[in-house]
Order: sequence, then structure tokens, then C-alpha cells
Amino acid sequence: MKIRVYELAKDLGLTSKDLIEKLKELDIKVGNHMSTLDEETVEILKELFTGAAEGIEQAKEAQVEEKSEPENQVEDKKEIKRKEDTMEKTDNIDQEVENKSDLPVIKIGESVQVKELAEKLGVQVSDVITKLIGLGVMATLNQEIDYDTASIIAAEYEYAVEGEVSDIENMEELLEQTYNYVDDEADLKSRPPVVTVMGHVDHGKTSLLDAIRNTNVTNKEAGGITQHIGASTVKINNEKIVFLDTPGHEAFTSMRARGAQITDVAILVVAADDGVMPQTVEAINHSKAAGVPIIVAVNKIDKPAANPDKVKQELTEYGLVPEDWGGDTIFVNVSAKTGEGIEDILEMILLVAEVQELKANPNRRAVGTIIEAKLDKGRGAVATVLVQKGTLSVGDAIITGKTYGRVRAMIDDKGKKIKKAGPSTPVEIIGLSEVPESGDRMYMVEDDKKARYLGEKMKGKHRDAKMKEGQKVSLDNLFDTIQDGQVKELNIIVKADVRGTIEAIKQSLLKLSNEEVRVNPIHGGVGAITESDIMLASASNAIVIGFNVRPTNNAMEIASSEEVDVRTYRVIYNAIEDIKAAIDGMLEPEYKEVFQGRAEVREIFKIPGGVAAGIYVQTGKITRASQIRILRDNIVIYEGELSSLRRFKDDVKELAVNYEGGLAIEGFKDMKEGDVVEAFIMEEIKR
Ligand SMILES: Nc1nc2c(ncn2[C@@H]2O[C@H](COP(=O)(O)OP(=O)(O)OP(=O)(O)O)[C@@H](O)[C@H]2O)c(=O)[nH]1
Repeated sequence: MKIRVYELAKDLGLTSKDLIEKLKELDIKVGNHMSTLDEETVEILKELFTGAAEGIEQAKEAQVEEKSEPENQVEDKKEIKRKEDTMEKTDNIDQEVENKSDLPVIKIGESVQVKELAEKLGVQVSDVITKLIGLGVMATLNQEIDYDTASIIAAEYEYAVEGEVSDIENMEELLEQTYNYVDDEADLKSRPPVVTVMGHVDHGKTSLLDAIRNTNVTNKEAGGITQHIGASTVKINNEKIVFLDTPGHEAFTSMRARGAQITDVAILVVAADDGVMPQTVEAINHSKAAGVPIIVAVNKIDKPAANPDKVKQELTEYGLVPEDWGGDTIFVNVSAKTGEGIEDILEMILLVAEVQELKANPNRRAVGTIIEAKLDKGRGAVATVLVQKGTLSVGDAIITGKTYGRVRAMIDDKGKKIKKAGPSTPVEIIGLSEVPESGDRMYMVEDDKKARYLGEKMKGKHRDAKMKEGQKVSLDNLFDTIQDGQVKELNIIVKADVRGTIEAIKQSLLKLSNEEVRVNPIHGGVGAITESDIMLASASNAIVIGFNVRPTNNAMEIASSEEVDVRTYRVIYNAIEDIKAAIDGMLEPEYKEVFQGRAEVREIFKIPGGVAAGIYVQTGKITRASQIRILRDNIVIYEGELSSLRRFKDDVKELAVNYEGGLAIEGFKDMKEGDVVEAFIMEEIKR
């Protein structure tokens, strides 16, 4: 078990400061009094210090002997000095132990406000301020003083100080250690498995989930209406199984990118009439990377073209070998349409879960993970949390991500209000101050005050983290991150208007790899850059490049919040040159593109020498100085400049969002209703 510096210091009868000093001497690196030490180090330290105590006894004995035997003065002077030093230290330790053991204790964090400290000590603020002045610290009542200064002041009032969770740098770790502590084996009870369904598009993930829920219809609470809360619980043979609604790979990419692991079993759906497809392979890789066992559901076996053996054969190549062929992967033939095999698959899930011996302690503070969250007009922040340990109850104070609150109400997947939710229960909660993100850890804490305190600290941490840019790879910081040793692989997602381009660019990209960085095209596809491209890029720290395609509005928003670098080009050569230059550290683009807005073409007019478009500005703005590109079904069909921008009959400098107006484009006559006009400017990059 890990132990904090201040706790060990207390055990050893030292002050945290002294222990930290000693650890430094021993070359053991610790940040501060809240840092943790592993078991082995603690053992060594205890031995060292108690060893020192024994040394004293021996030294004392030796001295007695010395006195009685004056002839024994040949002893090495250094040795005597060492023993004396040790004795002095241990005397101090004894003194400390004595002092520590009757002083009352106050708890403070990394720092404390002067007035808060006075409150804790039960003295006048002015007294504390006077004492601080005595120490040469000029502080007003609202100012924060650090832990060490507070300890000195507290000592003057005969109080000892203990640290409490507040270390911003290690907030997540501290929360994990404090609230997600390991339970005693004896307290653990079996818990239901949590399952995700994965597979290629249209292979029947949604249909299978629906079929599973329907078999369970008899077990539904009377009158209960299935609520879509992001997960559902079904019962078979009196045992529960929890299914996450989120398509498996989303659960894996977005949640795993944030370190959350919530799935116990993955169901891989493969359509028997289609076989293994790209997303099937992606799903296998995700599950394997997460170490989650896979059960294969060979779906659509009702179809005449179904060929389950072909699926088995194909999956063998990916290491999924059926039991009847000598492997250890469970395959179940199912039809989401007829319901065949549905019960079998549920039984198989229970079997796999049984082998895993899934257990949790229901009698402790709850810990869980956010599965879904949204802002509801009437109810405020609403989040579905999967309780993983302990029991969450209405009224509990919780913290999750950078938000916190008190559970005001809980609703289960049957739409029923509940008061308590134990391990492996998905439950919708209201009462959070803000909307958390899926994948955020949720902890039940002591009380509202603690929740607010920790929540505010987490907010601060998120702000700090945002400011410390640079973890995400972009072409601009690529060279530096390679130099820092942070990046060894440059993951790239390629989207293009035609398939041929993707292959061409992939081949050229692969050739850019050198000794320091391997260029790795992880995904390619035809069509606009979508939300899922951005999520994949975010999860795998990739950059996204597009050829003649643009991001959708949603993708643009997410790219900005997830800080994913998205670059669009019209010529392959330019992209390759950019990436090559970025790897070589020479990328010094003088300009960058800044998105301004988008408008929809609603009407086309003939004007002398060309056409004009009646437009409606949907996002941002369009200015007379904007450069323009025309998108048709998210494909770029023209780039150029405006020749006029009007509102009614007047020339205007700018058209803002939600305004109608008209425009004409220099040298372009092929505009059509429904086209999208995207406005941007090229801005000089300041270095
Ligand atoms: N005949 C037959 N059709 C099925 C079966 N399962 C699903 N389908 C059909 O296959 C199509 C795709 O099913 P979905 O459940 O939407 O597939 P999905 O994998 O969830 O698709 P995405 O959510 O788009 O990734 C639908 O038209 C279903 O009706 C089955 O067992 N038999």
C-alpha cells in the first residue's frame, strides 16, 4: 500500500519538512508532503530510521563502555562522531514524537487563507497576521500562505498540521488514491458484467441491442418505459447484464483516450452475409488493446446468403479461433430479426463474466464513470453514471471531471426513480453544477463543502492544463515534440473526395518516415471530415488532412475543443511538402487560414457578366475581404474571391450570422442553390 510523505513522517515522528530533506539526501525524489511513497521505499525508510534508533542504543552502550574503559580511546574519531550525530538525530526524533503525540491537529491543504487558518486555530485573525509579520511575512486576511508557514504559525499555538488532498498537479491521482481505494478481498461481492457491442456499420449492432432488450420485456418493471440513458440492464436466469448503448468503438476511443476502462466483455457483431469488414478489424484491435474478452455474434443468420463458416474462417486470421476449431473464442449464431440465438449469447456473456470473477464492494463510497451527459432545459446538467464500486445514494456529494454537486435525483434505465445504485448500475443523475464529459471519473466525497472545494481545484487544473499547450501533435509543434522525444509516430487521418487520392497520399506519406519519426496513416476515407474522424484523431493523437473536402460544422467545433490539427489541401504535393517540412523542423508557414463563416445559397440571379447568389449566413460572418470557397455536399468545387457583397441594394463590408444578402464571385458562374459559401482569411502567423 502506498503511503503519503506526511503520514510516514508522522509514523517516524518527524516533520514532513525534515523527512523531505532526508529523502532528498537519500536521492528519493518527492514533490511535497502529499507525495506518495511505495511500499518498498517505506520499508527501507522505516528500517533506516528504526535502525538509526537501534544505533543510538548501541552508541549509548559504547559510550558507557568507553567511560569505564579509558584505554579504549583508539577508536576511530570519525566513528564516534557518527554515533554522536545519530544520537542527536534520534534524540530529536524522540522529542518530536513526544511533541506530536499530545498536540491537537488541524488539516490544511497545499496553502491556506490567513483567515481560514485563524478560524481553524480558533484565534483572532489579527493575532495570526501579527505572528506572520514576526516571521517576515506580510499577508492580509484573504491572502494564502503556504503549508510550511502555516505549520510554523500553528506550532506557535501548539497545533500540529496535517496535509489534506489539494495538490493540484496530482489531482486525478490524489482523487483516485483517496476515494478509489482498494477494498479488502473479504468485502467484495459479485457484480454484473458491463458489455459493449461493436462491429461494422449495418452489421446489426443496434438491432442486436434492441432484440436483447426485447427478450427481456417480461422482466421490465410494470408500467416502466425504457429510458434512453446510455445503458440498460437486462436479466437472464436471474442474473443481470449491463449493456452500454454507445457503439463500442466510441466507448473505446473517447473513453479510453481519457483513461477510463469500463467494459468487461465486448460483443463483436459480424453480419453472416457480409463477413469481416474494416470496422470489424478496428473493433478487434480496440478490444485487444483494452484487454477485453470478445464474444463473436455472427448476425443475420436468417438471411439466405448467410455463411457463418466464412466469418469464422476470416476471423481466424485475426486470432479469433472458435472453440470447435481448437481455439478459445466463443462464437454464437444469432438473428436480431428473428430472435434466434439471443438467449444463447446472453448465457455466454454470463459464462465469460463468471470466469472473470467480477467483484466489487457495495458498502463503501461510490466510484463510477460518466457514460453520457447533456444539458437539459428543465433539469440542468444530466449525466448517466455507471456505478462501479460502492453505492451511490440520493443526497450524496460527488465530484466528476471539473464539475461537482449533490445527487438530487436518480433515474434508472426503466425510467424509475431510485434512491440507491450499487456496483454495475447505470443511473441517470441530476444535481451537478455543470455537464461533465463521458469518461470522467465520478467520486462520492465526504460532503458538499469537500465536493465544492475539490471541484473548484479541478476546474483550476483544467484551466492550467489548457494553458499548457503542446501535448496534442500539430504540424506547427511537430518538430519540437520530436525533439522532446514525445512523438515517435506521426499518426495521420486522410480524408479525400476520391479513393484514388487516399492511396496515393498514403504511399507518399509512408516514404516520409525517418529515424526519428514514423509516419503512420491510421485511417483513410472518402467524404467530409466528420466528428468521428476528429474523435479518432483526438484519441490517437493524430492530425487530419483533407483533400478537396472540408470538415462538417460539428467536426470543426469538436476539432477546436479537442485541439486537433486539421489541414486541408487541394494539391497532394503541398500536403507532402508541409509534413516533410514539419518533420524536418522547417515548417514556417507565414500565413494560416482562419475560418470566418458559412452561408447557404438560397437563390441564383443572373447579373451582367455572371451570376449572383442570394445567401443566408448560418455561422460566423462573411466580409468583403474574405476569401471564398464553394462547397457542394462538403466537397470543395471552387476557391476564389468575392466581386461583390450586398445587403438589399447596398454594398456592405460584412454580413453577420442570421442575415440574408447577396454575393458574386470573381470568375465563377456555376453556383447552385444549396451550395455552401465558406469564408476565410489568411492571417499572418506571429512567431
Ligand atoms: N435479415 C436480418 N436483418 C438484420 C438483422 N440484424 C440487423 N438487420 C438489418 O440490418 C440493417 C442494419 O442494422 P442496424 O442494427 O442498424 O446496424 P448497426 O450495426 O447498428 O448500424 P450502424 O448503427 O449504422 O453502425 C437494418 O436494416 C436491420 O434491419 C438480422 O439478424 N437479420
